[in-house]
Amino acid sequence: MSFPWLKGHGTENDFVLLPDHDGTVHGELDGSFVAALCHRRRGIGADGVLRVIRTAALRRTDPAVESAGEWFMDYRNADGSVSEMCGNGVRVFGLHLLQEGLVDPAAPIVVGTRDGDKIVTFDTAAGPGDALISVDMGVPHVQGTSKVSADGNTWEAQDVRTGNPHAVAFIDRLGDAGTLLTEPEYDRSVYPEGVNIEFVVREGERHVAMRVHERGSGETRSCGTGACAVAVATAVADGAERPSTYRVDVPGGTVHVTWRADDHIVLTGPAEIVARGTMDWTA
Ligand SMILES: N[C@@H](CCC[C@H](N)C(=O)O)C(=O)O
Repeated sequence: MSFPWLKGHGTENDFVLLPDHDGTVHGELDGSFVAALCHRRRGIGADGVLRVIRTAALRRTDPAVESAGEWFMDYRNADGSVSEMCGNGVRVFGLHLLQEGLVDPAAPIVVGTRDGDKIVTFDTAAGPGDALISVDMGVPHVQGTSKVSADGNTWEAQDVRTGNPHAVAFIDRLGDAGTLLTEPEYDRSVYPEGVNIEFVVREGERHVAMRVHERGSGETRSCGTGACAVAVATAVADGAERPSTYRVDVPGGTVHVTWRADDHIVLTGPAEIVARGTMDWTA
């Protein structure tokens, strides 16, 4: 099988993009194929896969998907599992649609996801390669707390849903979470579908830094939904009035998260497409 691919990232949260506009290239995207593509030694290497497919085409194999938009981000984690949403992925996805001329540059870009439609916008003042790309992530849900443990330490973690599940733990030093080579322990009765776990330190007023262990991908250099969950948990802890904007430093760069007066959260940061090719797949 031969198929086109691209590689992109948002603050070093990296993705293989698979253009499959009419669903004729990959059919029902297979989890083991995704895991092989994402493998850092044997594949292209990535934190996840973004299949670029028309909503109407995806509905033929997955009737549960819905979107008012033409294009759907069919997202998979590095282990091949499906997640509802990817905040950095949807920003990379929007950039790709724009660069390939697949959307009207004068109109808001609507991207279908398993967490509903997301609107992607661009800061056109920035130069090529430096574009800041924002996405309206919708309304977050702040729930209870539970415990997470890593490297022999245990912390209280705030449950925040930003399209997918997050447990946000405030810790003294980012190193206290250890290597994160294995999944931190968490309460499976709270998160039966698994969870993304963020470890956060305060850097200053409206400024935090985080590490993340992502469900299905391990420790990554950034997580957009995670940065949003962190900003929301911090704003709740601060008793911050809305609108409020937090700077969130991740190992791969910096994003900003605004919690608007209408309750929606907006994630803003850089993204770029760095490579493309054709794969002759023999596995
Ligand atoms: N890196 C993503 C989140 C990807 C999905 C996550 N691992 C999950 O399983 O929920 C982001 O930028 O939001």
